[in-house]
Amino acid sequence: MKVAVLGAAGGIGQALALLLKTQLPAGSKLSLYDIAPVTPGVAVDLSHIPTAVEVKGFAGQDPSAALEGADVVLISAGVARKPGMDRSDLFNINAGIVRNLMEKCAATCPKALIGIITNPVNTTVAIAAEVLKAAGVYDKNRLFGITTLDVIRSETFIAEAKGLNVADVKVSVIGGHSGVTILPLLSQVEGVSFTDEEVAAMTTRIQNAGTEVVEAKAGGGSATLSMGQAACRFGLSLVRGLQGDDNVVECAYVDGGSEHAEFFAQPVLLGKNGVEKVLAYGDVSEFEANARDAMLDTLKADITLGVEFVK
Ligand SMILES: NC(=O)C1=CN([C@@H]2O[C@H](COP(=O)(O)OP(=O)(O)OC[C@H]3O[C@@H](n4cnc5c(N)ncnc54)[C@H](O)[C@@H]3O)[C@@H](O)[C@H]2O)C=CC1
Ligand SMILES: O=C([O-])CC(=O)C(=O)O
Repeated sequence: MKVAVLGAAGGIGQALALLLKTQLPAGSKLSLYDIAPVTPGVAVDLSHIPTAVEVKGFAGQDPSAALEGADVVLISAGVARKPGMDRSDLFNINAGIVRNLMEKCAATCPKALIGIITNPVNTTVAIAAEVLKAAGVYDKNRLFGITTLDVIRSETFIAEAKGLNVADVKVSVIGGHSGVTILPLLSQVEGVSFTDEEVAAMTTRIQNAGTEVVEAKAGGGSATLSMGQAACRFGLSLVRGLQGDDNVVECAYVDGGSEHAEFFAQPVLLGKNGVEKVLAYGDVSEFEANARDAMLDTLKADITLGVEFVK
């Protein structure tokens, strides 16, 4: 199994690469690419960790060598937020970065499963899809916006608030990955109940958690370590699916035939071809139904922006 990380010298990329080096199955290959010249050094550094995962690093303008034979590509290349910015403020720079990298993926590893971390995810995934379509290699089951950070934040905050063992908390987060498009389905969390006030406060906290980190880092970037963990969890799930493991389910932002929008985050069953099945997200409360319906204009506009950028 070969996993490529694009943006591997960055805050997320390095954390993710470390976790993958220690957690990928024995015999895997880890391929690190970034425009930053330090990237081969990051690979040398990681290669001294005694695990049966071979690491190679590539720098420069062309990611093709890093992508050759990749089964999974995780993309965190791009700029991150500073206080006062919205994720959509990253579009001007990151849209072009994702488009260029996706052109290389389409040419070099068109069958790879591709996970997009680069913000604004609601839009960059649409860009990625359009590039793959233009190249004639689009398979909707192989493209994912990684929304796992919203899931692990939800697990953490709910366990803290309700005094639960965090390992026992399971929660789906649907919609997209910014502001009101992030919708945790708190009504489905087993073994707990929330008052209406608690639901409103917890939903807002989860939606604003990225901003919480951006403000706490005070100009030093956005979430990197928790995102490294989230991307590792998602990447390992993609690998487990490819290996034929059963019941590998993660929420992800996919082109899954949703009645709500062209791309929508919801639980998906992962398998040898990426998305094996898009799962229904189940019954929702009135609060959640209203929040879901209210996000759709924003989400659809984010998607349209990406489609039009490529066309
Ligand atoms: N999906 C999610 O839940 C989350 C997404 N993000 C997003 O992830 C992205 C990366 O964040 P960080 O790692 O904190 O930023 P960072 O600035 O620490 O790292 C970004 C890396 O991308 C590299 N890069 C820039 N252009 C490139 C190109 N054309 N090809 C290859 N590499 C390139 C840079 O050299 C740098 O090493 C941001 O867009 C951020 O908003 C951040 C947190 C959560
Ligand atoms: O908020 C940001 O800019 C980074 C991000 O997507 C998150 O932490 O969820």
